[in-house]
Amino acid sequence: MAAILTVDGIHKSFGSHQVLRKVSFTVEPGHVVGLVGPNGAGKSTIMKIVLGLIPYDRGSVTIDGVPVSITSHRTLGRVGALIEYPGIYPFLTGRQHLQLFAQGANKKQRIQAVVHDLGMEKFINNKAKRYSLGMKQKLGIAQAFLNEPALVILDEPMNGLDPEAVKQLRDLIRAKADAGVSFLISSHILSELEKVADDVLMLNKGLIVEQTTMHAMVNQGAEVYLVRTADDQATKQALGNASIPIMESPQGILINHEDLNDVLRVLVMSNIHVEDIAHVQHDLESSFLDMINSGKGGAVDANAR
Ligand SMILES: Nc1ncnc2c1ncn2[C@@H]1O[C@H](COP(=O)(O)OP(=O)(O)OP(=O)(O)O)[C@@H](O)[C@H]1O
Repeated sequence: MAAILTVDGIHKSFGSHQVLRKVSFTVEPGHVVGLVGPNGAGKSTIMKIVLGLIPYDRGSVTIDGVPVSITSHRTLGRVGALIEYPGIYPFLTGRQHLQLFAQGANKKQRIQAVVHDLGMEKFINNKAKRYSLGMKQKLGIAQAFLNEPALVILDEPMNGLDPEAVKQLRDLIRAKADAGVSFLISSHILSELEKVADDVLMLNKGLIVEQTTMHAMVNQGAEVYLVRTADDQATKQALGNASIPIMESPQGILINHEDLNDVLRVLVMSNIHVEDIAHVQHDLESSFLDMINSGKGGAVDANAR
């Protein structure tokens, strides 16, 4: 099936500051794509470009095959978005906001549905000036979902939400994705997207440094064991002699899952007493930091200029 969103070779500078370098990716129908990167990586800039809100220097953006730019917004009627802060009118109620933004048939039913899906019943008839940060965030998310878009773009949607609201939002995103809606969702916390994203784009300093599935990302971090022995020095030497790769950590020696049998064989044959072998919980944030710190993130791709 053709991608709903195609971003191809986007470059963007603010004055002399280049903030995006040759950014390319696609969002397929029914897929949830997580855009992850540290503060200032360029996530919001990508989203604003996709929404035709700011110009870009080079490359192309198409939604449903139709180009999007600051002067071409034709397909944006199929897109729902929450970028940075939700636009709130303090003297309107939440429901009045939704009535204002609803378009097309069955407005009342659609408003009811989104209010229910996001658990907004208790405050939807109060004026927005009395809303907490999380309530405002929910109202912004509700607006993004309201007109049954084919593509939803959410910039840091978990900001300000309590754990119950995060779960409601995750469930809603997954249900909509199963029904064919596509998502581009940013976060600076990779684990926030763990349960919801199908694909992950890692952005650092304006470059996409990794593009993978969330499944591969989670498993990449999961395949590690921590080995504790009576003699770490002898262990390192024996495994080194057997050409088995190890990583050292403050907790002990880390080995890859696929080397476990070989490691045990070598340690037994070397008479090294094994005290403990533990499966190390995957840690998405450290995989992310490793990626960022590996040099990939800071380097300017030679082809990117
Ligand atoms: N209007 C602007 N003028 C000048 N520089 C800008 C502008 N908007 C963004 N930038 C710069 O572009 C870079 C990317 O910003 P962007 O907001 O896209 O990052 P981000 O990944 O969304 O960060 P955060 O997680 O903090 O929201 C930053 O260095 C930022 O200072």
